[in-house]
Amino acid sequence: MSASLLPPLPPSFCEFLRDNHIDAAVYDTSRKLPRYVRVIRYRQKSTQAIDDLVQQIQADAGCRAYKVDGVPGFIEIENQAVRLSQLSAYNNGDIVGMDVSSGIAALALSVEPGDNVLDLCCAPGAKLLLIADLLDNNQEKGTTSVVGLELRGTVTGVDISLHRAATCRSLIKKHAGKDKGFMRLFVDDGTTFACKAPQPGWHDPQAVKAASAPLNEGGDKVKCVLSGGSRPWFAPKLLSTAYACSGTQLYDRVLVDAECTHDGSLVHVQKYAQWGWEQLDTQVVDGNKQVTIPILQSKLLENGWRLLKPGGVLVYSTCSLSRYQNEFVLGGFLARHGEDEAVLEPIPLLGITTSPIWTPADDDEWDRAGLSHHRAVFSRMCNAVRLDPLVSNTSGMFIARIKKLQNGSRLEDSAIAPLALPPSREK
Ligand SMILES: C[S@@+](CC[C@H](N)C(=O)[O-])C[C@H]1O[C@@H](n2cnc3c(N)ncnc32)[C@H](O)[C@@H]1O
Repeated sequence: MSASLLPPLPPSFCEFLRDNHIDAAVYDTSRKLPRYVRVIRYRQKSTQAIDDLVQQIQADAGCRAYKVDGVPGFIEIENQAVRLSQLSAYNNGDIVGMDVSSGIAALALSVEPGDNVLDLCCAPGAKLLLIADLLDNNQEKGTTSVVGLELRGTVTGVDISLHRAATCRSLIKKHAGKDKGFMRLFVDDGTTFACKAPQPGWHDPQAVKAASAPLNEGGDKVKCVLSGGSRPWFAPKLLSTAYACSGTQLYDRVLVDAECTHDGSLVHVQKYAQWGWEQLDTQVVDGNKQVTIPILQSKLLENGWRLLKPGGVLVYSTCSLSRYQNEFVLGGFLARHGEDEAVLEPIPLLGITTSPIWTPADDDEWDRAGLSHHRAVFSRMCNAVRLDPLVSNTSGMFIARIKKLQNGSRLEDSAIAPLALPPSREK
C-alpha cells in the first residue's frame, strides 16, 4: 500500500476541516480517483454503440475503461491522468467530462420526458446537459416536430455569472446542436428568479402568435412585451416569447446545485498544487465566505422551492463536505417547512456506496453544537446522502431529494437561514 501523501494544506483550511469534521485523508494525493466521462445522448445510442465507445476510449487512453454499474451513460477510465483531448470520443462530441457524483445528483431528479425542469445554478452546464438528455423522447436528431417538443418538456437554466453562462451556452450549442429548441438560459440571481415554467402550448407558433397579440379595451391588437428580468439571455425563438415566459405554471423538477466552497471536488482542490496551496485560505475558507455561502444556499433552496409545483421534486446538492453548507442548510429548510409540506425521499443510489449525513455523535455534541432542539429535523434528513471520496471512489457530494407535498406560506427573507453558522475567525 502506498504511504499517505497529504499536500501542504494551509492552517485555516485545516481548521475548516476540523470545524466540519472532514477527514484530511480525503486529500491524500497517493489515492487516485478514476476519471469519469458521460456519453452524450446516451438514450439514443444502442448498447452496442456505447460498448464500441468504451473500446475506443480504452484504446485512446491506453488503460482500462468500463461502463459504471447502474449509472446510465457513465464510463469510468482507470487512469485519472488521461486528458480528454486524448480521446477521439471527446473530440467528436460523443462524451463530456463529468464526475459520477454529479451524475447521481442530476439523476436524483428522476426527470421524465414532458417535465418542465429548472436548474437554478446551472453553469457551466454539465447537469443541465444531462437533464436535457433525460428529456429525450427518442426523436431522431433534427426531426423534432412541434408535437415532439411538447412531449419532450423544457429545461430552464439560471446562473448569476455571465461568463459561466456563456460557457454553458457553448456547451449547449456544441452538444445539443439544432436540437436545443426546448432549452433556455437566464443570467439572473437564483435567489430572486421568478420566471415560471413555459406556458402549455409555447411550442406552437400559431398559439404564440395569437397570444402575443391580445386585444386591448378598444379592440385593437397590443403586443405583449417582456420585462427585462424575465427575458431569457439565450433561447430559441418560441421559448423566449412573452407567451412562454409569462406563464403561471410551476416547475415539475428543480435542481439547486448550489454555489459552495467546492472542497469536495478533488479535481478542483488539486488545482491548488499549481496555483499555490496558500490560496486555499482566501478562495475556499475565507471567514466571510464561510458565513455568506450557507446564507446564499438557504436563499437559493428557498426560491427553488417556491418555483416547484406540489407533487414535484427538488434536489439540493453541493460539492462541499461542509456540514454548514449541507446538513445545516437543509436542516434550516426543514425547520421552516413541516412534514405536511416537505419530505425527503431516498435517492436512487445506482450502485455507488454512499455515507450517511453528518449528525452529532452523542448528547454532548448535540448540546455543544446547539442542535438539541433540532433532533426531529435531523431525523427527517436521513434519506439525504454524502458521497465521501474515501468511500464512494467519486468526487465529494451532498445530495438531498425533497418532494413537495403542498405549497406553504411565503416567508420573509429574514426568516431564511441555516440552522447554524460556522464560528467567525479573526484573520
Ligand atoms: C456548483 S456550480 C454549478 C455547477 C453546475 N450545476 C453544473 O453541473 O455544471 C454553482 C454555480 O452557481 C452560480 N451562482 C452563484 N451565485 C448564484 C446566484 N445567486 N444565482 C444563480 N447562480 C449563482 C455560480 O456562478 C456557479 O456557476
